[in-house]
Amino acid sequence: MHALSRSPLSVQPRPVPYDILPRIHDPRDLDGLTDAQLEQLAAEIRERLCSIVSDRAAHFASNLGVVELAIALHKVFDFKTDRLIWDTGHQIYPHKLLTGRFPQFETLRERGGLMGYPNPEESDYDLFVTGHAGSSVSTSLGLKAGDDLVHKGEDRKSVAVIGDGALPSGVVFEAFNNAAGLQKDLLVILNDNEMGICPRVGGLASYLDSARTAPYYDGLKKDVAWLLNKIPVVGEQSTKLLSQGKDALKHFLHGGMLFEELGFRYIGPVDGHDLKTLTAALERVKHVRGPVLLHVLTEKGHGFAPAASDPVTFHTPAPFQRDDSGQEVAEIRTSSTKAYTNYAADAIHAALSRDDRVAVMTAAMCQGNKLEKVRADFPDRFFDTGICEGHAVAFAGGMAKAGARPIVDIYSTFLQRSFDHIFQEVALQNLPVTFMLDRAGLCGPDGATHHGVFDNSYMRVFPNMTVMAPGDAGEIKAMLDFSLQHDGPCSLRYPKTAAVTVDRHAPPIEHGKAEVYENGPDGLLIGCGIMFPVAVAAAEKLREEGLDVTVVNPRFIKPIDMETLGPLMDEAPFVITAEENVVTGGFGSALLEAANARGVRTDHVRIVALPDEFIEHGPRDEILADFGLDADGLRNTALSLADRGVTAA
Ligand SMILES: Cc1ncc(C[n+]2csc(CCOP(=O)(O)OP(=O)(O)O)c2C)c(N)n1
Ligand SMILES: CC(=O)[C@@H](O)[C@H](O)COP(=O)(O)O
Ligand SMILES: [Mg+2]
Repeated sequence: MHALSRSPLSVQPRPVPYDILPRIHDPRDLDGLTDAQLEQLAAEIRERLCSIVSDRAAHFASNLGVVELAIALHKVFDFKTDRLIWDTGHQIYPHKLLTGRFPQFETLRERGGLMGYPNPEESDYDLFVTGHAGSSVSTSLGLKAGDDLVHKGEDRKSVAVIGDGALPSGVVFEAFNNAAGLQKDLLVILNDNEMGICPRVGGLASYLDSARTAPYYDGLKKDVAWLLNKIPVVGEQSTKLLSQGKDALKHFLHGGMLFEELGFRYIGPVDGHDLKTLTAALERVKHVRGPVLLHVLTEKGHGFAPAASDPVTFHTPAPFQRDDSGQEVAEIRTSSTKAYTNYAADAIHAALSRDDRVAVMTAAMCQGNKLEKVRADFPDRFFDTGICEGHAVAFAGGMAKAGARPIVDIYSTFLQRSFDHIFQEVALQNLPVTFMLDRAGLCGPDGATHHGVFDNSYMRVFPNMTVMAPGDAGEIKAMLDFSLQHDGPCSLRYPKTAAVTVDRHAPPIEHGKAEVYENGPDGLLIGCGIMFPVAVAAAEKLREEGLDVTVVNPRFIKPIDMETLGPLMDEAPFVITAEENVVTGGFGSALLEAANARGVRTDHVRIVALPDEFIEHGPRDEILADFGLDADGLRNTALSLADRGVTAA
């Protein structure tokens, strides 16, 4: 039920008044349209994007920017057999609208509805479920190599569309290197909108800044005469350049030299909002042999002025209303509730204020990590690596070796990219790097690619690592401060939701020490991390049923406090562990391993966790409740283990 599933959609679409868009059931329906109709179609797609985000949070500015590109691609190629990968996949909405999903679009990012990312279960035009950046060039190259093996003689095209934010990911250059070596026919379209979620950073950003303004260059035209005609200088300078050779001349003439030197033919830059130009450029590269990079300039938020002028806010805006002109934002409904991420950012700010050895790194998620104030106040100790999580971790290892105290602030799901660097550059060296895993747990409408539900399992496998889960908002700062004075790597995790504080006198954080919140003889509830307040609420419900249970906030997933937990487990009639992580290898597993090693009884332990499945998108609270990870669910599990039968909550 919770695996990614092809319809039936459980949410009914609402009809909306459009003219051309409803008639596009398949990209081939574009074939009969005039230029004017295609322009009209682009406007209708933009209207549809504007209306969908007025009632739900969804990726917006990136999608507004690729409307013409999506139309041109589907016009020129036939992706029934040709291959198309949108890097990351957050800009997939126009593609969805052009590939038969207009009728279901109202269900986007709702539970049971369309995913906000590519999903092969929805359409044969989506090849991979993605949401993580940077892998498009590799998979497109793999598709081409696979097609050459399996579909011999068919000459299927393979196209990757990659943003300038995703471009610096190391894996992209691994793929470039491989593609040039293989000399496969591969079209990489660089969608350059001068932005990631935040403004792009680093050396490649500066390179692209100059490439944008360079004159148009066509790497398919190799004759020097053509190049000479493009020379914007005369006389001595051009003679000098010519005497230095063809490469010096080309470098002067165009911005794509880097890609040409990597073995790609470079064409561009071209205007990504001019449908005719784009279509002509794609027609031109369609039959070219070998790897080609087409540099397309777009504007993030194009066509909706507020989004174009503030693409950071409008990357995934909260629902908002347009005014009568259809352009201005009348209201953005933002939440005033403090999220766990705010507590984390405040704790990081305080740590940097206190100790000038402390530094923080984010991998292109300054806004999501709410680190803007840290960036402004500590520019020398704030590092945005771009979408380069592996590098960020190895970089932190280097800083720690030099005596600094780096904090790696990365979403749980994206830190998966760094697994080997956590192992080699941090854990193996026993270096004091602190990992703050934001968005740990279910991520709601982003779905399977973004749920951070594996880190309790993957962080605890390495020796030397201390793995923590704050039981409430207050423990984020306490654990960060503990970690910064601990001699070795530490991690702590917190979810994407409003913060909860459990009112109590919490004991200080001590390495490997759990907190016993309350004692009762009738059972033991161990609520790991965010499940601690849920266990407290469940215990309250159980009291109404006449059961007094012990509630523990374990704080540490590694090392596990068996000194405290062992005797409690031996005495309790039943034990429930609860965690917002997959059941495989998480806190519950760790407890069973530790209990087994110590000869502590385990036959009465029930692990309540997320299943060993990929979980679809949907409201976090609903999905947690489905898996018994809410107060009623824990109460019911306890009642059934206590042999009391479950009554309606
Ligand atoms: C591995 C990974 N890290 C971080 C992210 C979060 N993220 C999603 S989109 C994005 C910016 C992408 O910029 P770009 O590729 O230029 O696309 P644009 O939105 O500008 O079209 C980031 C950082 C991600 N999806 N995957
Ligand atoms: C595409 C992508 O990965 C991000 O845009 C992601 O959706 C951000 O999630 P948050 O809204 O939780 O920061
Ligand atoms: Mg971009």
